[in-house]
Amino acid sequence: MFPDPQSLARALLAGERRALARAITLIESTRPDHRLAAEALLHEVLPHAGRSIRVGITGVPGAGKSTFIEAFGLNVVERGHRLAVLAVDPSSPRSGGSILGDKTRMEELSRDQRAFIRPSPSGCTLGGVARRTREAMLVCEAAGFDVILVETVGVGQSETAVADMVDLFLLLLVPGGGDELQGIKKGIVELADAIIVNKADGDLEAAAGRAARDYRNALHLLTPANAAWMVPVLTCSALARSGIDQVWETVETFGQTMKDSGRFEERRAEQAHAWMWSEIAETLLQTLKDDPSVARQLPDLEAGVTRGFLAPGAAARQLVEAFRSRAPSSE
Ligand SMILES: Nc1nc2c(ncn2[C@@H]2O[C@H](COP(=O)(O)OP(=O)(O)OP(=O)(O)O)[C@@H](O)[C@H]2O)c(=O)[nH]1
Repeated sequence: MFPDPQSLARALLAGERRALARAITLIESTRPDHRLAAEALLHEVLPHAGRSIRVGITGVPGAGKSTFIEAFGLNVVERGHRLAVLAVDPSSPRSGGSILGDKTRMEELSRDQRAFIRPSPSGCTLGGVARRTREAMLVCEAAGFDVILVETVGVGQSETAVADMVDLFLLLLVPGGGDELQGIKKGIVELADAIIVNKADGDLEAAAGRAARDYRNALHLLTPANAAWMVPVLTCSALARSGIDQVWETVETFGQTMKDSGRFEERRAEQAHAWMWSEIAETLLQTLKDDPSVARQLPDLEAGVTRGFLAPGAAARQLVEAFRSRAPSSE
């Protein structure tokens, strides 16, 4: 049972941790009545959201993301911030292999009262997972968390989804290979506002320095996504917790640079606008799929398309027509 959205919002704004966890559970619920309550809750808290820096992070497998988030997170809370760590991982259900599902990998941070760690919601589509993470971000902000870290495991389009909901995006890499940006999808590099070469310690320290130089050179060949920002390449050791200050300073400098140019607010406005449209697309599509007359025609039309005797465009138009002609009577 959930308390009513107004009481939940009050408890949330008062900083009650339990209220935050419940609010996110409510947001993640797919029950229609819960969805309405979640919307009411978001309406209450929205004026108190947004006062944060939203940081996305991705990395190649084994780059040390969990170790890095732990080191970075502890550094940030020691500075007096409150940090929420969220995840977009459509590949694994909550109980599965989600990076944040296993909090023992971030043992110190997960015990810290100044931090809040929430695994990826389980959901079938990336869109659904992304929507819930965005909403979770807003309630975390309303609860007073001023640094939001959204991590993604780098499956399919999840990086783009995360980049579209954060202020800056970090890409975590490892030394070795000496193969410049090989093996990393170019599109992901282009999303990055800062590149961090982790594991710059012990035997790997020199290699990390070399890798950073290689990445810097490779970046020159790419068109910068942002004219006001040169993507820096840093090195750090999440294990030895060195170089982490520089990562945080980069986050702060980026935030300030974007605010000074007006780009920070502009980008958030664009993101909110795009989010609205993706909600429209998702809601419309679901409404269409749920429509009985569409459902009746769908199997035949799908069969026609897959067997190649019906053009996909014509099938789509027929379905939309069926939906439109039914819509008024269902009001
Ligand atoms: N030498 C060194 N090893 C590190 C560092 N950070 C992480 N590692 C090691 O790298 C391995 C992977 O670290 P994780 O933090 O689990 O990495 P991850 O990217 O979350 O792992 P995936 O599950 O593969 O995504 C572990 O054995 C870590 O101990 C570092 O700064 N230096």
